[in-house]
Amino acid sequence: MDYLADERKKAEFDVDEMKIVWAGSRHAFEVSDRISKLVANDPGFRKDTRTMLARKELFKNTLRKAAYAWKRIHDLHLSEEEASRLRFYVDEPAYTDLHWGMFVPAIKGQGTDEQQKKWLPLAYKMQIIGCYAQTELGHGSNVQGLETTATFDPQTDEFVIHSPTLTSSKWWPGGLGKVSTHGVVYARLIINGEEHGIHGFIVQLRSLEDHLPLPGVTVGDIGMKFGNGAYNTMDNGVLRFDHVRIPRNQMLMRVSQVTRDGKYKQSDVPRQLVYGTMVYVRQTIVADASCALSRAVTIATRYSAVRRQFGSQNGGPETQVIDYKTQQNRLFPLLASAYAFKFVGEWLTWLYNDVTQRLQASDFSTLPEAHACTAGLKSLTTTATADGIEECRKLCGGHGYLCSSGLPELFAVYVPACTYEGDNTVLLLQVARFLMKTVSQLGSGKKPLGTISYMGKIEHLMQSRCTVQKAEDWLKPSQVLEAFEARAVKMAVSCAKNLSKFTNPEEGFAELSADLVEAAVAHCQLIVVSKFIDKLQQDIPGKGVKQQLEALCGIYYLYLLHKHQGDFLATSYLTPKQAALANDQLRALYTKVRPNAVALVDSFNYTDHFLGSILGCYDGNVYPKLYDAAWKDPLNDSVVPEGYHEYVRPLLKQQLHTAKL
Ligand SMILES: CCCCCCCC/C=C\CCCCCCC/C=C/C(=O)SCCNC(=O)CCNC(=O)[C@H](O)C(C)(C)COP(=O)(O)OP(=O)(O)OC[C@H]1O[C@@H](n2cnc3c(N)ncnc32)[C@H](O)[C@@H]1OP(=O)(O)O
Ligand SMILES: Cc1cc2nc3c(=O)[nH]c(=O)nc-3n(C[C@H](O)[C@H](O)[C@H](O)COP(=O)(O)OP(=O)(O)OC[C@H]3O[C@@H](n4cnc5c(N)ncnc54)[C@H](O)[C@@H]3O)c2cc1C
Repeated sequence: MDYLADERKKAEFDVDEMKIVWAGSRHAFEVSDRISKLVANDPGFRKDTRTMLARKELFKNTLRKAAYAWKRIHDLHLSEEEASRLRFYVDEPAYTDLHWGMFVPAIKGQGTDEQQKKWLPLAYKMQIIGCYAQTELGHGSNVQGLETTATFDPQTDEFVIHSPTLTSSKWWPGGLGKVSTHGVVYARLIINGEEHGIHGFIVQLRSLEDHLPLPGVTVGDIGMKFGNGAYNTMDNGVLRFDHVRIPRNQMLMRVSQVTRDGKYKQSDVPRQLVYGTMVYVRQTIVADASCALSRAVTIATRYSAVRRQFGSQNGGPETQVIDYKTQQNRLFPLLASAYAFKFVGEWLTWLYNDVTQRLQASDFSTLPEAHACTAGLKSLTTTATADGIEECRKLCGGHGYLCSSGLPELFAVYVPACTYEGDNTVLLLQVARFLMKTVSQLGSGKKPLGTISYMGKIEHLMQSRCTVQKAEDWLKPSQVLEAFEARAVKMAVSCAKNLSKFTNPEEGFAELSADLVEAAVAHCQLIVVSKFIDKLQQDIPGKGVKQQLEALCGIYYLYLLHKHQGDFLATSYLTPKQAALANDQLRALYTKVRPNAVALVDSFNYTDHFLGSILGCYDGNVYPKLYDAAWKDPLNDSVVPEGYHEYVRPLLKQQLHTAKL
C-alpha cells in the first residue's frame, strides 16, 4: 500500500519530466535509473547492517564490495559513465574513491605524456592502486608548509623521499592506510641544497607480491573516525619515509622538470597547476552536494507528510507535520537549495571543462576565477549541505536520531566535506583575496569578466535602490539579481576600504578576515542565485515543471534574503518594508510548493536501497518498518542481555541487601 498516494495525487507538474531536469538529460536519467535499480536489486550490495559492524568486519566488507563492484563492471561491460554511477549507488566510501577521484586525475593533470602512458594503463586496470598523499600531521591547509622532502641525488639519478620530523608524517590520505600500493606524494623538492617548493611524486608504497610495505616505508591506518559505519569504511592512513629512493622520472613533470644534470626548469604553465587536482575534486564535491542534500530532504519530506501531531478535530486525523509553517520554513529552503546546488554544480562542471580546454591552448586567463569559484562554491555548498542534513534529522523528531532513519550516517559521512579538499573558512579567504584583487583593479581599465562582471557596474550598484513596492515584485529576476549584486559589491568595497587603512596589507587581511569571509559568502550566494535564474531562462518542457522550479528559485533567494536581512539593510539597498514584503512572498511560495513537495522529492528518483532510510521509504509505511527493525537489532537477539548475570544481577542483589539496612 502506498501511504503517500494522496500526496502524489496532489502534484501539479509532470514528475517524469522533472526527473530528467534533475538528472541533467534524458540519457543521464536512463543510465542512473538503470544502474540504481541494478545495485538495489543485488544482495551483494546490501548495506543495512553497516552501522552495527565492528571496524575490522566493516572494512573487510567494504573490500568485498569494491571487488564485487569491479567484477560487475567488467562482467556487464559497463561504460566509464555507468561504472561511475554504479560506484555512486553502491554508496560506501572506499579506497576506490581516491584511486579514481584523485590518484588518476593527479597523474592526468600533472604528469607528462610519457608518464601518463606509463602509469595510467596500470591504474585503469587496477594493477596498481593509488592514493593522494598530501596532508601531513603538522600541515593540511598550508600546503607550502609541508615538510616531507624529495632530495635529488645526481649520482644515482634518483629522488630521496624522507620524513624528517614527526609532523612530516603523511596523515589522512584515504586508501593509504591498508590498501594503496602507490601514492602521489607531495614533497618539498631540494636540488643541490636549494629548495624549489612543493611537487608531486609517484611513490610505490607496498609490494605488488605480498602487499608488505617496501623498505623504508612505514604505513598504517589512523584509527576510528566520527560515527558508526560512515567514513570508517575508508582506510585514512599515516605514512613515513626513511630515505626511500625513486627514479627521477617519477616526479610529475608537466608543470616543472628536473633534468638529468639536476637543473630545475619551469614550464610556461602557472605553478598553481600543482594544485590542479584539488580544483578538479572541489568541482566534483559541488556537483555532489545536491545529491547528499536531496537525499536528506527526501527522507524529511516523506516523513513529514506521514507524521501527524496535534490538531485533530471531531475525531478526525491529526495535522501532518509538513503543514506547519515552521516545518515548511525549515524544510522547503533545503528542498530549494538541493535544486539550486544541482544547477550551480552543472554550471561549475561547464566552467571547469572550459578552463581545462583553455589551459591546453595555453590560455591561463580564467584560472584565478576557476580557483575562486571552485573554492567558494565548495565551501558554500558543503556547509549548507552538512547543516541541512542535520536539520533534516531534527525535522524527523526523535525517530531521526535512530540509525535506521539513515540520517545520522549520512551526516557523519558528509560532514568532513567541510574540511577535506580545503577547510571551508580557508577556502572562503581565497575567494576574499580574489575579490579584493578585483576591487583594487577596477580603476585600471581591466574589465571584470564572468562571475565578477557585476563589479563592472560598481557605480550604478553603489547608488541604486530597490524599487519593490509589493510582494510579487520580488518574483522579478532582474530585481533579485540587482539586490544580490548590490549587497555583494557593497560588502566587498567596504572590506577594501577598511583594508586600505592598514599600512601592511597582510596584517589588515588577517585583522578583517571575519568580514572578508562574509563578503566572500555574499559573492558565492550571488553566483548560486544567478545560475538558478539562468537555468530558468532555458526551454524547460513538461507540464508545470518550469513553474515549480520558479517557485523553488524564489524560495532559495528569498530565504537567503530573509536570513541575511542585516547585510541587505546595512548596505541601504533595501528598506525594512521591502524586506518584510520579501518575507510575505516567501510564505506565499511555501503554500504554492506544499502540494508538490512529495512529488518534488520523488523527482530525485532515489531507490529505497540508496536512501537507506525507513523514514524516507517510497511507500511511507514507516511505523511497521520501524517496529520490525527494532526487533532485528542484535541487542534483541536474546531476551536477557549478555552481561546481565555478571553486572546487573549482583547489583540488584546488593540493592536488596542495602534496603534491608
Ligand atoms: C553513506 C554514504 C553517503 C555518501 C555521501 C557522498 C559524499 C561524497 C562527496 C564527494 C565525493 C568526493 C570524494 C572526496 C574524497 C575526499 C578526499 C579528500 C582529499 C583531500 O582532502 S586532499 C588534500 C586537500 N588539501 C587542501 O585542499 C589544502 C587546502 N590548501 C590550499 O589549497 C592552499 O594551500 C591554499 C590555496 C589555501 C593556499 O595556498 P598558498 O599558500 O600556496 O597560496 P597563496 O599564497 O594563498 O596563493 C598563491 C596564489 O595561488 C592562487 N591559488 C591558490 N590555490 C590555487 C589553485 N588551487 N588553483 C589556482 N590558483 C590557486 C592564489 O589565488 C594566489 O593567487 P594570486 O597570487 O593572489 O593571484
Ligand atoms: C575524512 C577526511 C579525508 C581526507 N582525505 C585526504 C586525502 O585523501 N589526502 C590528503 O592529502 N588529505 C586528506 N584529508 C586532509 C584534509 O585535506 C585536511 O584536513 C584539510 O585540508 C584541512 O587541513 P587541516 O587539517 O590542516 O586543518 P587546519 O588548517 O589545521 O584547520 C584548523 C582550524 O584552523 C583554521 N585555519 C587554518 N588556517 C587558517 C587561516 N589561514 N586563516 C584562518 N583560519 C585558519 C581552520 O579554519 C580550522 O578552523 C582528509 C581529511 C578528512 C577529514
